[in-house]
Amino acid sequence: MLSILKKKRCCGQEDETQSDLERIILVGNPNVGKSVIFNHFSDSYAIVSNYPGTTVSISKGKGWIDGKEYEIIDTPGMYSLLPITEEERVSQSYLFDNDPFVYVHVVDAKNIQRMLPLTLQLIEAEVPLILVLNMMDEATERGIEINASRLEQQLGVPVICTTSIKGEGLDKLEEAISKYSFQHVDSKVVYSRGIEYAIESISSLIQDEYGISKRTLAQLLLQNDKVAFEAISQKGEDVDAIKKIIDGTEKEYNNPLNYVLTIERQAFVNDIVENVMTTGKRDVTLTEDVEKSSRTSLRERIDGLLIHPVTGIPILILVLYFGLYKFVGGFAAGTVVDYLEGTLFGEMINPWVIESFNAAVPYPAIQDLFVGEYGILTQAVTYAIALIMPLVGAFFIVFSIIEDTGYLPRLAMMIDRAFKKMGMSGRAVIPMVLGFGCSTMATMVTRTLETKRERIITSMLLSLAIPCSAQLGVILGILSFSGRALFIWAIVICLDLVLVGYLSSKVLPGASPSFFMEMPPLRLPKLSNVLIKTYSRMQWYFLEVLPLLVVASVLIWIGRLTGLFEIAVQLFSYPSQWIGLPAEAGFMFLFGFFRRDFGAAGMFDMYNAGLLSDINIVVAAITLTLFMPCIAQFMVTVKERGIKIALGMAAFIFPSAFAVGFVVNYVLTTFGVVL
Ligand SMILES: Nc1nc2c(ncn2[C@@H]2O[C@H](COP(=O)(O)OP(=O)(O)OP(=O)(O)O)[C@@H](O)[C@H]2O)c(=O)[nH]1
Ligand SMILES: [Mg+2]
Repeated sequence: MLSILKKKRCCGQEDETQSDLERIILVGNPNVGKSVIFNHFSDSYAIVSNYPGTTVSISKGKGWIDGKEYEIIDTPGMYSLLPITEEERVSQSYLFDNDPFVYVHVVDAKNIQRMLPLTLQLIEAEVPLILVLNMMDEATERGIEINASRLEQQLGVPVICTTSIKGEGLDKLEEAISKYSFQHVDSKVVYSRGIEYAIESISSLIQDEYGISKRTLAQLLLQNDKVAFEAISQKGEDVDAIKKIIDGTEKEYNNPLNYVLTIERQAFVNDIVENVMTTGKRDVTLTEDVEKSSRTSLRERIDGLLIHPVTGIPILILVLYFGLYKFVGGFAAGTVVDYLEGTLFGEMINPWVIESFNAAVPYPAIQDLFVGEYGILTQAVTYAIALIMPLVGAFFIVFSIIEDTGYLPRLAMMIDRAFKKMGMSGRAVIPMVLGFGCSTMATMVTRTLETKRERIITSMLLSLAIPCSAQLGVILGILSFSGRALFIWAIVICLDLVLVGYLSSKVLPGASPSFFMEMPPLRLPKLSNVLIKTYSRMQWYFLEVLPLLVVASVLIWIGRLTGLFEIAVQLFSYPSQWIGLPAEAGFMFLFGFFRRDFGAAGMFDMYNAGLLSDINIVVAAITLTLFMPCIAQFMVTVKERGIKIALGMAAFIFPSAFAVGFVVNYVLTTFGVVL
């Protein structure tokens, strides 16, 4: 099964390399199964999950279809050619810049009424196109029947029915691709006179060639699309004349042109659907419809329980208790780490490695680099394999199961109101929860959020208060000595998160984001997907973490040879002492600078060595959780938000972590709290 993971580019790695092969580009709304189809055809793997917005950057792979090799490209979901969120923009830019063999537009067969507008837009764009009606199993289950050949006639492009998770219909898709040749198809939509006139006038002004038809480009311009304007300015078109036409058209209509175009296009889609959907209800699973729908089936009843706060919050607590506390904190951080770090590495592997290495290499400095206290083998490799791997692995398993059920969009809906108070919408739940796995990944997922303000607040809270899985595992493991200690840690972190979120929403200008999220059906997780996903995320994680741990070991080694390490530890020992910790805790924060999990590992060592009092443990756990984002996350924040915002965040987070640690230590010691 894992053999399909020949080459991994997942979890947000962007690949800009171009190949000479002909390209097949998968496009479509979010959560329709594009990545499942990508994984079937290509030698690469893209994460598949049951919520909209899983794929936020382009994934590329190669695949053979009927004896010919193609480059296969998976794109983030998009609702329309006019993007709102950043991940939609990533997909849109692909329409401008690429000249593929064919676009495979994947839609959810049970929701064609909502998805065909994009098909009509792609037809208008005059791009080579095959339409895939995926999730036929769920459509059939709901009594929906679609006459695919009639749809094919109406649209003038090939239409293939698939149930991609079972592999059904993919052979037909393969055949359609191998036989495909581009044929011009006329637009299926005729807009009202004013719009058609504007489209024609703008098209006649456009001189150059773009990746899309002039008709589509004109529509994007009419809707004031930023990228379309950049494209025509770069090519020296007559922007002023075009703007004049747009202004005139805007005045003719009472509503924004974006709205007018959408409504008019939808009318054509409704006619088509009327013609091709022979039986069954049209199950449009939009947020507001979920509440209205009658809760007859078991699935719908569970749905209701998850969304209603009275039952939803206890369910959330149960998920956290069993998923995080018992499985990640108890089983992985307790049993597995104790065995791996204490027994396997501590008593068996490392003593043997140290002895053998020292016997083979009789130079103390080199011995120190590889098998010393902070050595590459004795520290970096041990931390990575014995401590971080079980924690991250356990978290990713739990997380993959939760993701595949479709629980996260429900959680998002339930929590939306609380998140609004912090300037975010329920949508931000997904990057925030993903942050418990790895905030670096999660920071990229903030692309799925609608407004810049929401993206900034979410990245900030991710950097500030969301511990990553390894850190969380260690902290839960250590704090499990006392329920009270765990409670204080959780309350302080939550309060800090809410307070900073609330204040940021007051300080940052901009309107509150609206919450609009598709509600995918609840599904039973597929074991193979959970395993492949966990494996691929762990692989990605280790490619990131192990080199950094090795670099840290080497830097510490150089630092100790030159005396700089002592100075750095000394520097960090001051703030450590301010918050009541022993001076040695300085090295824990120094490690935390590299990676959050590395800092947590340092804390784990100090705890094992008996250097921390009960209050020290709580204060250290809080400060480390709130401490700097790790280097990788900082870099991603720079990339996504810009250097100024990233530095601003760091400048706030660093002192505030110690300030909170100071206050907690002060309160706990002054009131003599016993844990
Ligand atoms: N029942 C059923 N589920 C499917 C089918 N195809 C995909 N899925 C499920 O639909 C969900 C979404 O699949 P993805 O491949 O991640 O969808 P995507 O279009 O790549 O989504 P984004 O990356 O968010 O744009 C997953 O839970 C899949 O298991 C299908 O044919 N039938
Ligand atoms: Mg995807």
